[in-house]
Amino acid sequence: MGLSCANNVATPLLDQVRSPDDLKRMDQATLCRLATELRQETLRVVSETGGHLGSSLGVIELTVALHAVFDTPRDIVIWDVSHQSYPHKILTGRRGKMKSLRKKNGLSGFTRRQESAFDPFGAAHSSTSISAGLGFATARDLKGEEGHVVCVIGDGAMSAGMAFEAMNNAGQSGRRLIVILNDNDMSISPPTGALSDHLASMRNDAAGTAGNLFENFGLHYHGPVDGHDLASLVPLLTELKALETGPILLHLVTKKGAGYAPAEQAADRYHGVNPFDIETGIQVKAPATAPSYTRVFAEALISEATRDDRIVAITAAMAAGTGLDRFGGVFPDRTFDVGIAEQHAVTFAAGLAASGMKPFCAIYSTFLQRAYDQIVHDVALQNLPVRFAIDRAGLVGADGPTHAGAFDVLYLANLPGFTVMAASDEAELVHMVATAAAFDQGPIAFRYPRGEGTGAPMPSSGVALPIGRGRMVERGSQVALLSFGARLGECLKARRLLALEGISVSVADARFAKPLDAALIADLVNNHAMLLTIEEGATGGFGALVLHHLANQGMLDGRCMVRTLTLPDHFIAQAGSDDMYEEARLTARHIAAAARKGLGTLRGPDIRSAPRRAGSQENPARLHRAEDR
Ligand SMILES: Cc1ncc(C[n+]2csc(CCOP(=O)(O)OP(=O)(O)O)c2C)c(N)n1
Ligand SMILES: CC(=O)[C@@H](O)[C@H](O)COP(=O)(O)O
Ligand SMILES: [Mg+2]
Repeated sequence: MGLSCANNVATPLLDQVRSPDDLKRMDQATLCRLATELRQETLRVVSETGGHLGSSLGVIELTVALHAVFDTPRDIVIWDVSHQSYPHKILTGRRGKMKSLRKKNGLSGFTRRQESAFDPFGAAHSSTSISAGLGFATARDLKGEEGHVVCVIGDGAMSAGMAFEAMNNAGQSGRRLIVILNDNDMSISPPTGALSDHLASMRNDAAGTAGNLFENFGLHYHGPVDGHDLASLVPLLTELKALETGPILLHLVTKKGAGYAPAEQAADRYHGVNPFDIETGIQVKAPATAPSYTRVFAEALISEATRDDRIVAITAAMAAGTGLDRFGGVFPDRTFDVGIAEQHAVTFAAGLAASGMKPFCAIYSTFLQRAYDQIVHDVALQNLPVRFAIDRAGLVGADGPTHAGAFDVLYLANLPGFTVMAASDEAELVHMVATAAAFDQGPIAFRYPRGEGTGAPMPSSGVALPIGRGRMVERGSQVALLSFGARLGECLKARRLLALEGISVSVADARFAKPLDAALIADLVNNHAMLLTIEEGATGGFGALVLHHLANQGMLDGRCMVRTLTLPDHFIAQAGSDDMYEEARLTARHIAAAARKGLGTLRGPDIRSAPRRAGSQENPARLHRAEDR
């Protein structure tokens, strides 16, 4: 398999492409030159912006061929995950904006319906393309319309249950639908599982004697075909487009990172990169000032697993992202990469727990959403001690709203029997790993953010925390800040800001959203004029639980004003994570402003000089209703 267009002399053909229609006027040699330029342009852009490079480089020829053959946007092309859609963006009128890729107010790193008519379906979580494509095809047929629907799905994404559910449906539907399997024999890490083995046997089986899963699903199989051979790809797609048969599966074999040696040679094929030097491939990265939460988690888990051989770890195709590659290096037999299969990962963990093992399911908050019924039905209902290590809690930056970890506290803490923790720094995370390892009475989760820790002094080993107990971090007398998770540092900064104005602030670290620390909360409401909860999660989470608790205890009686600071009720667009937290109004400045505003709404004598006593009865009429933030 070689790049058929690699040796052409580059000329500024791309400058002439205003829309994919321009490709339809190009002959084969010109399309080849265009592909070469597109690869260079993709490389140039991502070397400056960073992003998902390897997957985009692997579909350069396919992107050119699709836009040359199909009549987009009237024909529908859906990119699965869509982390490989950069060349598609360049050819569909967004070339001039590519330098804003993944930045604030810039182009998304994924397809987005709001961004372009050429993005008929948004994605970022994997394995949705065939389902969505079948929806488009069905609507087309019901409306009596013409047109083609093409779904491009990777071999990694193909491993998910959802892709199989969709093929099961599509195969029987008989509808015209073209599924292009972009098989580069890579997920983020090397792919795992029997499907991957099956694809390998199909790739290596020139005689076509290997069984064919796709045919058995009712899809007409074509392939395997070299996905970089543009000269063959264009006529082949033209031929498939003309077929009146039902669903088709075209099996392309490609190389992740194709045409850029540093990417082709790297273990991760430059799946996701920082800005880099094109000559050397060396990525620019600011030196770390503290270990990442992910690494701290992995090392803490290794330490626990060294002492307890019942501990096992599960990842759904995110071994490097969750740190389980590190764990797997030490405990290969106790590490399970189940592929992009979050639902299965959770129920698999439930089975392990039911057999007396101690499974740690390490899944990003956003991807755990996929497995909600499994969490409810297979874990919570049976009260099984599955440990959920929830990475990427809160806002994550350049990947934007599709990857924000906003909802896990809501959807876990409402489940009977669940224990839910959040780490305020990396040292706390070590203790939470120890807590989860020690806790065998039911499901338990701990969440922690993307990126570096705070530089907190690290314990030599984790100590199990008392369940449902928070901690007072700084004692004050007027305003209480009750933080759940990694905004604790911002709360402490807010305390310093308010101190400059003579406002005395307590700061507490809740540690647990469930069970709540009733004694700590009582202390805070009884001894302060105002209580503010702060969390890196959506409304309905920790703050709502505190309000619920106070209401049920008869403590929401106006003696202490209570306000909740959460993510706002809208999806926050991509930006640097600091900027996203600015927009969410969850920085020290915003926390201080909320405290100030709350205090300002309290009537009567200067409350700053009147710290409240435990159990004191003050007139609720002292309080105005504060308007929403
Ligand atoms: C539900 C879900 N789980 C995990 C991920 C993280 N993820 C993004 S891309 C990817 C690998 C995809 O592999 P493949 O489909 O083969 O595409 P390639 O990168 O090889 O082009 C994974 C695991 C995701 N986006 N969605
Ligand atoms: C496309 C995708 O879902 C992953 O590649 C994701 O972007 C990884 O995110 P992290 O960089 O936070 O691991
Ligand atoms: Mg792949």
